This record gives sequence, C-alpha cells and structure tokens, in this order.
Amino acid sequence: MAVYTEVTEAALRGFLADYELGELVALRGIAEGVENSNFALQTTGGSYILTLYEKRVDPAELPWFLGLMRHLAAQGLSCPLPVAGRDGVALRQLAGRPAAICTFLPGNWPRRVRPEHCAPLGAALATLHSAGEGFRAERPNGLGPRSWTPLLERCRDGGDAVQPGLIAELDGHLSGILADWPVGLPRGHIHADLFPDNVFFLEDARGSPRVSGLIDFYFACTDTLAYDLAICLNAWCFEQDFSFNVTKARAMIGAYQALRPLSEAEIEALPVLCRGAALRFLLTRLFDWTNTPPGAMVTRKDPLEYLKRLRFHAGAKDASAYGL
Ligand SMILES: Nc1ncnc2c1ncn2[C@@H]1O[C@H](COP(=O)(O)OP(=O)(O)OP(=O)(O)O)[C@@H](O)[C@H]1O
Ligand SMILES: N[C@@H](CCO)C(=O)O
Repeated sequence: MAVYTEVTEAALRGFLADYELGELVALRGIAEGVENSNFALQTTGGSYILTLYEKRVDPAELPWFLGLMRHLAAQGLSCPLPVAGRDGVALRQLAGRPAAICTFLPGNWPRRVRPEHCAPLGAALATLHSAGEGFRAERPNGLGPRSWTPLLERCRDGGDAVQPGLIAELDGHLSGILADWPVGLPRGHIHADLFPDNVFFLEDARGSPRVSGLIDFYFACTDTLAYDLAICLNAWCFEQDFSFNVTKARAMIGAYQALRPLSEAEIEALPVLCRGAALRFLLTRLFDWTNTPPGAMVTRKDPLEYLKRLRFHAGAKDASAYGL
C-alpha cells in the first residue's frame, strides 16, 4: 500500500485554494507504488495526481526532479508536468509533507510484458535521453557503483538467511563488476527505474501498444545513458521463469538505436552494465528485505529475482547475448 500520510478534506481544500484548479470533486488514495503517498485528485478543472513525498525522498532533491520533469514535458515527452500554484511554485507542503500536484497521464502499465511493448519502450527511452539534453543541473546517482559496496555491507548480517551463500556470491559479483565498470561512456539524465509499472501504454487503432506516458522520476540522475538501457533489459526482457527473451531485447535495443545509435564502446559494455543494473536492484531489495521492521509500510520485493538475472548476465560472453 502506498498511502502513508492521510489528508483531511479541510487540509486539502485549504491546499487547493492556492491553485487555479477549481473546486475539489474527489480524492482517492492509490495503492500502487512504494516510495510516496499518491492520490488521484479530481477537481472541477480536471484530473491530477497529488503526491506527498515520504521519508525516502530527500526534500532538497525535489526541485531537481520536478525541474527535470518540467524540462522533459516542455521537450514534448509525455511525463507528469508539475502544476504550479498561483504564486508559480509547484513544490508545496501538505499534511506536514512536501507535496506536489502533477498532470494525470492516460493509459495503463503492462501487467504482462509482450514483445510488442519492447520496441515502443526502447524508443521512449531514447526520446527521454535526448529530451534531457539541455537540462543543465546534474544529480549524481546515489545508487550507482560507489554505493554498492556499502549497501552490501549493510546486508551482510541478514543476507545469508535469505539464501545460504548469497553474500559470498554477491561479493564475487561485486568485485568483478567494479573491476570491469566502464568509464567515459556517453552520459546524460537517465530515468534509472524505468520498470513496466512506470510506463503507461494505450493501444492504437490496430491494437498495437504505444507509450502514453512515463512516470516516477524520483530515481532519475545524471549517469551513463547505456546503463538506463541495461536497467530496462533487466526489467522488461526476462520471462516469469527468468529465462531471457532475446526477441524482446532485440526489439527494445533496435528501437532505441533507431533514435540514438549505441557506440562500439557502449555495445561492448552492455554485459557489465546489465550485471551492475541487476546487482543494484538486488541490493536495494535485499536491504529492504533484511532491514524492514515487521509492520513497516514498505512493500518488499523479492531480491532473488535479481540474482537469477545477475547470473544470466555473468554468463554473457558479449553483447550477442542481447541479440546484438
Ligand atoms: N502522472 C500520473 N498519471 C496517472 N497515474 C499516475 C501518475 N503518477 C502516478 N500514477 C499512479 O500512481 C501509481 C504509483 O505511482 P509511482 O510509481 O510514482 O509511486 P511511487 O511510490 O512514487 O514509486 P515506486 O514505483 O518507486 O514505488 C502508479 O502506478 C499510477 O497508477
Ligand atoms: N523498481 C524497483 C522499486 C523501486 O521503484 C524494484 O523493482 O526493485
């Protein structure tokens, strides 16, 4: 569940008085999502998403996230556009939390990824990467390679209870990944969490899915562009039995490359970028798994799903494993 903070009707009406959005019609808590409290907000002016930022987001970083979303939307990317109050300010306070209203995006995220989703996703990722150009401020990736050693340390005590031998195996993967990690690849603003639940689709007249919007930019940062593709290969191209679907990968990478061709160095680095991406999600999930007190309102996700992915990538000799 992801409504951590309740909002009273009186507080909401007072909050909305600072906007030009008309009168409150309805507010509904959204159960999906892990990080923040999200509400579907309806006013006489239209439909919006109200987000209250919870403790896992650093309030000092919110202006960067909202600024990036504003920039991307201005470049024509379909992503939530922060709505400013009458005073021109989008980041405000509600129920003791930083809060913002964003535009509502139509569409649904795919509960079951089909190969037909992967080309539009690859194109949307390349579009996002080029739309980010020109947004000057940078945000370092707090969950990049430098964070993985301390994160693994914090999982050391509880990790083997999740699976015997897990920590020793991760020690081995981590040192190999850090030794092979590429430097000097093209950089830019990346989404860094573009999982299926952050991508909305609508079907066109022929029943083919097309991307209608990208959401949840709260892990976005400035990092290696091809690392974002590696995250998507992890999140979109494995089947439920954790076999890798090279047809999905080919469709995704092909559509990405049609808009932003990868360099030789990026292609060569793809296996280690995929290993790093799998390790990043494994570690944050393992941290949540081993450090979440019972009853805490954090939806834990299975870290071992990412161990299976990591093992696949560790066995990839080169980018041909991804259909290149
Ligand atoms: N702009 C939007 N338009 C339509 N629906 C949205 C929008 N933003 C969020 N939602 C809805 O809210 C849900 C949760 O949003 P989101 O993924 O941003 O939550 P979160 O808790 O911040 O992130 P996380 O996925 O990291 O847990 C989405 O699945 C979607 O249903
Ligand atoms: N996409 C992340 C959750 C944070 O958004 C995961 O699946 O571990």
